[in-house]
Amino acid sequence: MFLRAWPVQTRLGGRVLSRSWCSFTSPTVGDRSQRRRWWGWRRPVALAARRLSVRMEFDGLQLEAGFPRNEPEPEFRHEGEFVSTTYADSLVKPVPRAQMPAQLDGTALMWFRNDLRVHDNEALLLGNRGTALLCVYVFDERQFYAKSRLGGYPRIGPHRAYYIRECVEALRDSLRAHNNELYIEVGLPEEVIPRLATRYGVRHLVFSKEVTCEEVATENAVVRAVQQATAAANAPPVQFHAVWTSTLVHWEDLPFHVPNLHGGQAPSHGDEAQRPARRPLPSVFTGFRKGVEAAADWHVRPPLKCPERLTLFPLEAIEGGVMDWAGQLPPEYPNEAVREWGDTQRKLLIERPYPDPRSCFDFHGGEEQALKRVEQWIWVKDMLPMYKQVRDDLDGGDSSSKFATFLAHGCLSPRYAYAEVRRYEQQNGASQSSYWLLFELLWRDFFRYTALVQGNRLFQKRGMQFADPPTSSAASSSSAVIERQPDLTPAAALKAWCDGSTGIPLIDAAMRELRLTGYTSNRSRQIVASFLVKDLGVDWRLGAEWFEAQLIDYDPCSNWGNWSYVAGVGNDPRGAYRYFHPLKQAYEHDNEGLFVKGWLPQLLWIYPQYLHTPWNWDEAMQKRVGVTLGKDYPHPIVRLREPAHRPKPPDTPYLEQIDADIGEQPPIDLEVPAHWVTPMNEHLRKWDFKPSEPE
Ligand SMILES: Cc1cc2nc3c(=O)[nH]c(=O)nc-3n(C[C@H](O)[C@H](O)[C@H](O)COP(=O)(O)OP(=O)(O)OC[C@H]3O[C@@H](n4cnc5c(N)ncnc54)[C@H](O)[C@@H]3O)c2cc1C
Repeated sequence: MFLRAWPVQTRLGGRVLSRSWCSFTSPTVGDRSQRRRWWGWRRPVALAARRLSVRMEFDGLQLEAGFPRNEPEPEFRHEGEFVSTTYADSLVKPVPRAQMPAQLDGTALMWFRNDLRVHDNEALLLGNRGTALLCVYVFDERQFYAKSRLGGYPRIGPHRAYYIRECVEALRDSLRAHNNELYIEVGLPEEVIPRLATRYGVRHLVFSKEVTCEEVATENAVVRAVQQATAAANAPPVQFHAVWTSTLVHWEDLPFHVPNLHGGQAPSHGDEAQRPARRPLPSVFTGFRKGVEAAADWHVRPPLKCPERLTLFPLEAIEGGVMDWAGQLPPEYPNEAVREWGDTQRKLLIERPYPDPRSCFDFHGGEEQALKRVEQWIWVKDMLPMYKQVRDDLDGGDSSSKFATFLAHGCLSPRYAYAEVRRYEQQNGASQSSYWLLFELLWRDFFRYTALVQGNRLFQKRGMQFADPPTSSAASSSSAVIERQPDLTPAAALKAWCDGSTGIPLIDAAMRELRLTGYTSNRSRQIVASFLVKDLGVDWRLGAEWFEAQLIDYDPCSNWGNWSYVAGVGNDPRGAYRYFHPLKQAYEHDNEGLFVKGWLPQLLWIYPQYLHTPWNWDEAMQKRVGVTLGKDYPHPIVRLREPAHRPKPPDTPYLEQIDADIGEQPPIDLEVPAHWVTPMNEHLRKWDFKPSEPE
């Protein structure tokens, strides 16, 4: 049994009467169900904690009490008015389908956010019921210029920035093909939208509902600003409609009760009274999946079609010439161009990232690309039958669907993907493998609904479990680290991890892939995240922030949900005990070292059986293969224990072949290869990289 201190507040009618630090946890089980708290002990322990820091151990019991070791838990991700918002604070809640008005009286403004598509977009269809439809997208300056709170990384790195630009461009094309237009502006949504609403006499504002704090805060700011602007202009009030467009299973069809969603709202179909009572949302995925699949009335709604012609764009806007720059995207800067900031400093310039030829996939944003990918991957390449077997590969354009990049920005509707999988199964038969894609899409839903329920705990260090993640001084008990560089600080460890220079080849290869392409496979993400948290003991939120900057498919719910899961503070029943041994993973997934050598070409001649363990490269070997540790490749920052089992290394002839090759050729040029030094890289190096000391 283990008694740990953490903040406890005694409240009466909203007033905090006392603050103290206490609780009980069992250290041997990360499982929340086995965790116990005895609040009755609060007072005596609080008294003790106020006076002294205690740590006692008797009869197998450990008792620890004291003031918190670190800075107080930062509660929120944003300063100023954006603090403390959660889904519960939403000024506008999603409308059940049955209650959506059949007709909207007057002009509707459709504010596009992470729903950049015309297919299966219920918000767009609702907006289309207005007498005129004005479609708007705002490049939110707050996101594009901001830095992350802990690490100071750009919130949107170059890969995602460019990808979003492509998505918006494609949306504009789709809308034009449907007789409409997209009004695009760079600024703050709460400034742009009220201005447009008053100028065009907008009566209805329609948007897709988001669930996380910043997104909800932005929504609320827009709603308030529109109300104020219309009141100031003596215009009729605007009606607000939030529509649920992002998940596979619509919230109305969930067999679970989600606070703030189901409270008192009528279902869109069937009779609520005849439904089995909704259970609370399970805290683990298996419960969620089984519940959803078993629910008698569970179904995924068929995707909605966009009419060929959308309601006309307000004519007076075109005639008056006010919208002469509608559809203008932020300037694109090809990487060959010399950037001249000058007067345009405040303007959003989006740099086209260097297309690294090693990228597993040619990522391009937009609805058309998304639909093409579904068609190609499911139907042309016929990948569904083998998806389950190959989805854990570290590399490969088709080993996984790559739908996430489209889903994250709403270029693809999950219901459309689902319908295509079902159609495939009807024609070719269902299999475990085809089902697995739906299984994975349910993970995405699970993280979204969990984020909605958990609120800002998603972003907090101790997460939803309110548990202590490992620290550098007390790294995870399952860690394979047997030796650390003596002067390794958490900040240095973090920097090496971000740069892909930890000296652990598999970690470095994955981190370089991420940085150069904006993507890395699910398995790589799990391995590098586990390494950062469980082996280096760095605050997991810094890793999540780095991923947020880098990932093209960044989605707050999936990213922070997965990170807290790997860190053992999320909704993983194995909690702190889930661990990805980097060497074991390397032997299992890259035994021949092809993935590593692709991203670390200077290691080309290292024999596969030594590749993953640089501490075994003696001087003779380094000389032979032309790699000097500390010069051509960094010294490993940690040394790892070998896993119990190691698969057979590649056959000897392969090694003999390498020997023969080296004999014939001069050692390769170990300068950083030319394609590594790209304008994008230089740009990344200019980032104000000042990670704060996490511990
Ligand atoms: C530390 C970490 C951070 C992550 N951050 C993100 C993120 O910001 N955005 C994101 O979409 N995914 C994230 N994932 C989940 C997963 O890695 C990606 O969804 C997946 O790699 C995307 O590639 P794909 O579309 O080819 O996946 P596929 O294997 O083809 O999966 C199909 C779809 O299922 C969903 N999915 C699959 N696995 C997961 C998962 N673990 N969690 C949630 N949804 C899943 C995705 O929507 C994906 O497109 C993260 C995973 C980890 C371990």
